[in-house]
Amino acid sequence: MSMIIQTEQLTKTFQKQHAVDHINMSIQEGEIYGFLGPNGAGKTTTIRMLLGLMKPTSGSVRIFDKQLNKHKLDILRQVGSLVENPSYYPHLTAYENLNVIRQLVGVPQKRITEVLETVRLTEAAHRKVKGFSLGMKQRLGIAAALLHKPRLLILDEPTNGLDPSGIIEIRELIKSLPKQYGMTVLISSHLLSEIDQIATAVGVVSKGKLIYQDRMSNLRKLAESTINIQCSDLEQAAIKLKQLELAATVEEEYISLGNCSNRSVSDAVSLLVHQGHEIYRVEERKQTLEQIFLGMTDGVSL
Ligand SMILES: Nc1ncnc2c1ncn2[C@@H]1O[C@H](COP(=O)(O)OP(=O)(O)OP(=O)(O)O)[C@@H](O)[C@H]1O
Repeated sequence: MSMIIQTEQLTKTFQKQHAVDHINMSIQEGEIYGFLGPNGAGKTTTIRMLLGLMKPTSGSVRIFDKQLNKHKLDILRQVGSLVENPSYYPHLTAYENLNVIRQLVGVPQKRITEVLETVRLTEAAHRKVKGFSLGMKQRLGIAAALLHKPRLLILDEPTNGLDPSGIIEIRELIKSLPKQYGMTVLISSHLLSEIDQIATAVGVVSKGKLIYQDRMSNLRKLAESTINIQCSDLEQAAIKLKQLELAATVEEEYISLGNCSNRSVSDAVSLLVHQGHEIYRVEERKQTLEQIFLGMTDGVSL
């Protein structure tokens, strides 16, 4: 699978402050890459550099395996983006607004109908944009970004300010793009739950630094699990479990066993039963993604 975005030591400094600090970002083809970080972490600044809207202080950007500063037009012709709230002609319809952009990017008129369908705005096509909800305006923004069939779509906080149903609509739309059109998507957000539901890969940025980057499936594997056993006479039970060389700690109402195999759980339960303890509950608790990220970002919640 080929690399769609690769940055090397990408840095942007404003008045001696590193807004983006030596970031090495890698995004593979077909991924939905969630670019996650608290407000002010450096997401928008990074995205502006990826789109050639801002010059890096140092470092470089490669997109489609080409150097951005040398092949800017060629690259950007294959990139669609939605950065900040898009502006429209309010007194024109959705169709008419897209027609203006279509003429600029030079694609046939039938693309308007296609993209309106993709973002589920077909029925609202001939309504004036001034009556659109924020969610409909965001979808129209995505439709505009899709007109020229980009290989890469970059969306900066596309669900900001939307109500729950607007968020679900945008989420489902974005999820469908790699499958339907083979597109790669970069989406930024300060909401972990959003990235968790949408992304196949993730990069976490905090204070300008990329502190974690991997596939979502690997991130989930980081979640440590513990087995909690509620039984009679906890103190005695914990002493007996030491025979099995399991790290057992006594909490208020249960014994907690660190990451252990199915075999160890089965041995522990059977030992306790044979020693006359009553078992009330055996539960697995996993660290949540929230807890993993709090650990990564020095307690700054996402
Ligand atoms: N043009 C600028 N001049 C000076 N400082 C800037 C400029 N643009 C951004 N910054 C600073 O750079 C840091 C990163 O900002 P950036 O907008 O990239 O963060 P973000 O992660 O996108 O946050 P948000 O979600 O709030 O937009 C912030 O401290 C911000 O104040």
